[in-house]
Amino acid sequence: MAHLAANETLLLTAYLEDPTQPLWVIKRSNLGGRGLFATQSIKKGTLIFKNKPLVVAPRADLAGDTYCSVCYRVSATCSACERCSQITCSEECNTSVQHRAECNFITSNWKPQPDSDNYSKVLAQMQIYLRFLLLSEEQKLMLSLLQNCNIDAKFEELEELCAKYVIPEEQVSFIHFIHSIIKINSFRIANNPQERKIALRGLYPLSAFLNHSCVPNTRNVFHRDFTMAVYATRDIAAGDEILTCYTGLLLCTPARRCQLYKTKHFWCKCERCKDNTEMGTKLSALKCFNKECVGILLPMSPLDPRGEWCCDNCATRVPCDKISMIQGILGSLVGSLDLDDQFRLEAPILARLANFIPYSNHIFIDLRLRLALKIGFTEGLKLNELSESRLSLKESLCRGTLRTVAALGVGDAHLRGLLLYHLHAVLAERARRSPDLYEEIKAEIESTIEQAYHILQGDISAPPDLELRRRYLGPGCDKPQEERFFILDA
Ligand SMILES: C[S@@+](CC[C@H](N)C(=O)[O-])C[C@H]1O[C@@H](n2cnc3c(N)ncnc32)[C@H](O)[C@@H]1O
Repeated sequence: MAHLAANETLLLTAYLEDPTQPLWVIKRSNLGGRGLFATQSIKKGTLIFKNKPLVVAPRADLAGDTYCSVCYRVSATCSACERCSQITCSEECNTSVQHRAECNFITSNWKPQPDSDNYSKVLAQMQIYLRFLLLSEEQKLMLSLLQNCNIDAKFEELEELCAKYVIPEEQVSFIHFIHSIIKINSFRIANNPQERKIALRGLYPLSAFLNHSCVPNTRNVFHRDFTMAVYATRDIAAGDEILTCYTGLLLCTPARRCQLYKTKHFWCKCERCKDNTEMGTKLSALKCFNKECVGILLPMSPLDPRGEWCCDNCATRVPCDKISMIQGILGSLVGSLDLDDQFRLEAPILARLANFIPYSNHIFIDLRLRLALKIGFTEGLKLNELSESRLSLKESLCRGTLRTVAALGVGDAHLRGLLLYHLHAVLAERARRSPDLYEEIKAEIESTIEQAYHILQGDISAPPDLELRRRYLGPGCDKPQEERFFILDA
């Protein structure tokens, strides 16, 4: 591992599941700081590395929900610990080693301010910092290897903590330092929508060296024990940088770049960001302001956030402040949609959106993706209860979004796996309803579940019946046709 001293390397390898013969090396990157590079060619689907977390904890911004600080379940049995006020859901969680350590730390280090109350909420917000404070000196050394940044903005959660407790000065500065480490280096851990658990963040020592690309060549898989595995989503040549994506893959370029600048403090200049059509997907496109024109507006120099936009049909140029104004209106229109209620997306709002944006725009792509994943997967409206037309709608939404993902060139990304799983579910349901159709669509039923399985397997957020579906409806199953569909009735 270049650019790290031998003792630093040792610190890092302690977190790797298999440190022998790594497929990567840490080197200086042209993108910024250090990055991971392939030491040999890596085939699509290969596990590049798997690392254990240094710290896992609930996301501070979700502290409004009442969840257990030990098992992360959102539950009606949650209550505040009598000693420290942290929330736990059961006797078992309250007497766990983890809670005891945190409870002892709080009660012996943080003195409640007089006349304060409601300590639980602020403790929930600060739980991730508490876990960093509890690290050993050797573990804290690990943190000094990671990139941090100067954050000038007010750190409200820390101010709230100091309003409730008297916190030792050295701990306040450590929390400030950790704030920037988390901001730059931590990963959101996917959670399973079926389990009522709070979303988590994790700091992973090797993953923290992964730089970003809007067309990444890896996907992350988070296992139940919170280890994070990084797989190649496409073939990676020896010497190429191994890259992850810090933002949503389907966001348009201005939104991704702004988000990266705000959260990670850099302006991305990757190939996708440079291409105003975003590999032909036109995710940023707005409708031309000239009502008579059928053209679309795209940025003329996408790397310049203050640059003009131009219509691809009538060549009208629009200054960026007008574009920002329209994007603001779009943002508030989308904000007023009830995205959880898929069949009641208010028609007038959608019609207003359609005045400003073509169907290729990322807002419509996102709405279509949400619908594709929800139809047939909500309580009271399962796949077998859907009308034919809803089933067809789900199929076309899945296929359309898969085409966008393919055009972006992101290979076997997590999102592709999810969409293939849902496409498989539609096709299998169709074959169950019309057994005569099975032979005709069998090959696609088998290949979609097989690919989905390889992409999603092992991930906490993977559909619970993924493996069973693959066993019964994937390639190589020797069960008769009627039995294969048994799984859909389960
Ligand atoms: C998680 S760290 C990645 C490792 C980091 N380069 C290092 O040396 O430790 C994230 C930081 O790396 C830099 N970075 C990552 N991807 C980048 C990119 N595509 N362009 C510019 N800087 C990038 C940014 O400073 C970002 O805040």
